[in-house]
Amino acid sequence: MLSYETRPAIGQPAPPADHLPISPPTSNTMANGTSQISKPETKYHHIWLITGPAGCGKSTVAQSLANAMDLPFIEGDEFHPPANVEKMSQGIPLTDSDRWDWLTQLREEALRRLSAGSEGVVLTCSALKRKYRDVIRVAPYYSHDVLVHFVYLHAREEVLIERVQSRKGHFMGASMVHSQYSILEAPGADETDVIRVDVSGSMEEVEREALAKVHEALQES
Ligand SMILES: Nc1ncnc2c1ncn2[C@@H]1O[C@H](COP(=O)(O)OP(=O)(O)OP(=O)(O)O)[C@@H](O)[C@H]1O
Ligand SMILES: O=C(O)[C@H](O)[C@@H](O)[C@H](O)[C@H](O)CO
Repeated sequence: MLSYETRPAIGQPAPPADHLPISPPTSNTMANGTSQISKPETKYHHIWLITGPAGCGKSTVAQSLANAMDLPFIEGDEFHPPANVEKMSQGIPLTDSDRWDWLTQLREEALRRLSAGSEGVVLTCSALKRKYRDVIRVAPYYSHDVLVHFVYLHAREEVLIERVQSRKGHFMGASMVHSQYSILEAPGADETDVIRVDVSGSMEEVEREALAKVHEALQES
């Protein structure tokens, strides 16, 4: 299990200055009388967003990461309004306007969990386009000690079609996988908050790789 340092809850009444989640820069007086700004110490709360097209394994990987890190898991699909679920059940792809409020709600729910005291949260969200990811990237504007990470799960379309075909009891049919690929904007090299995981292998391999990469990102933050 990965461990986090103990951090103050975000969104709480202002703590004493020496407990600020992000310490202000400190000024040291040098021997020659000039002052030097030292690098502020940063302590973060993390939003881990598990992304990718239908059937890439978001729920499976998110649950496994949440268990391994002992963090709450938010299933993004549970935040779709009934009209969206109805559309997808009928094989009708969502539009941008169907998704805006849903994306904002996911960001708010993640921040709510963090402000309630959680040190991180694992969230599923297809986040197929860059502008959708940007909605989540706004989170640190509201809570400065939050770091957003995307775990982008990718594989060939045929692999995901096959997986969705053999999945039972889910509103998302295999016919929808193609529509998701047709609008997918795979994260670009300049999206430096993205961890990429190839999900073509077995569940065990994928879960191991995802956890190792998340651990690495935690060490670097
Ligand atoms: N690496 C894997 N190898 C084989 N099967 C997998 C793998 N990962 C997930 N699956 C299976 O593929 C199906 C899709 O996985 P899952 O439901 O986690 O994907 P999802 O991205 O959450 O899908 P959706 O976006 O439609 O909700 C499930 O039946 C799951 O058990
Ligand atoms: O943006 C979207 O079109 C939706 O979020 C879909 O990705 C589905 O919710 C998901 O694939 C089913 O679980």
